[in-house]
Amino acid sequence: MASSSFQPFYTPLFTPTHTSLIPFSSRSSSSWSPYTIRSIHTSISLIAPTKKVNCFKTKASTSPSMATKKTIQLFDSEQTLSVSLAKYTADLSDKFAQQKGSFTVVVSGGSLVKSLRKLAETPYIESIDWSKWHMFWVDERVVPKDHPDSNYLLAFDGFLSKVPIPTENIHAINDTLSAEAAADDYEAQIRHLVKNGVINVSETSGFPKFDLMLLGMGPDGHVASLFPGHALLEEKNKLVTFIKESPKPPPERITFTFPVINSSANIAMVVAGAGKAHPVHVAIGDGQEPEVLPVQMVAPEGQLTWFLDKDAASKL
Ligand SMILES: O=C(O)[C@H](O)[C@@H](O)[C@H](O)[C@H](O)COP(=O)(O)O
Repeated sequence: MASSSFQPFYTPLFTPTHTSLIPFSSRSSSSWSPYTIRSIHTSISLIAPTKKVNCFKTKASTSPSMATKKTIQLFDSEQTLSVSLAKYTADLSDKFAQQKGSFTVVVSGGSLVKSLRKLAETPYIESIDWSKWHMFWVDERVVPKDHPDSNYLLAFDGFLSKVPIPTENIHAINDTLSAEAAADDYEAQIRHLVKNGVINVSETSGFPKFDLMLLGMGPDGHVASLFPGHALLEEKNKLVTFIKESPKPPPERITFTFPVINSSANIAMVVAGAGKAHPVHVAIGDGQEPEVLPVQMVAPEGQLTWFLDKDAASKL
């Protein structure tokens, strides 16, 4: 791969004592061009036991695993990021559809949904077995489904209306209920699908184990509707909970909890734009914050893959 403008990002990311760097061009995929994806593929088998991670473990022991496999992919633009995200998602779809006959996908709101657009194009629109997909939301605003703030509406307009996922496999919140009741109802929906064998269960945590979570991150380091310093970060029993005073409007939301998020088989953290550079620096570089950011608590049992554009990675 020709050297690219990303070269300066490589070395500061991690020290060679706990990382191995694999040039992206060594990946065997005929559809991935080293020119469109000028990035590195960094794998670490264990998060470095830095002070930050120790602090996280003592402050919030909601992570079931210190053995998260972490991959960081850097892209020269959100456009090339979205191409790679589609291939990553399609590969997982094939794997889980074959292995377990279903593919359980959880999405956030925000700009993530736009980054899924390539899945609705050739070759994936034809090649993915959409009948196996089951869609969920990691968080939802407590508004009617046709409200402009609805994450369901966002996903419908940007993705679901363009792909043939069976309607009965789209698991949205009940928008006629209060925040409390909607959270309980969504938890019951999930438990039902665990019973039916659609959603796996983690042998480690006993919580539902979704096949893939596609998550965005806010400029303050929040994920789902789990905000910095909020008591919900400590929730250890519920699958789904609610917040009535979200610092990001609208105030009333329901959200998956960390035990569920961190029981996932795969999490993609999809982050683009300079406004996210600081929390990215804190989460995967050597940036500092007095408090542990929610994004630093994302540590799934399985694989964590960061998809970053160059602006989001600009402080690494
Ligand atoms: O409903 C929400 O508000 C989201 O699920 C939230 O967690 C979102 O993913 C981040 O705030 C990132 O949003 P942006 O990518 O738009 O900044």
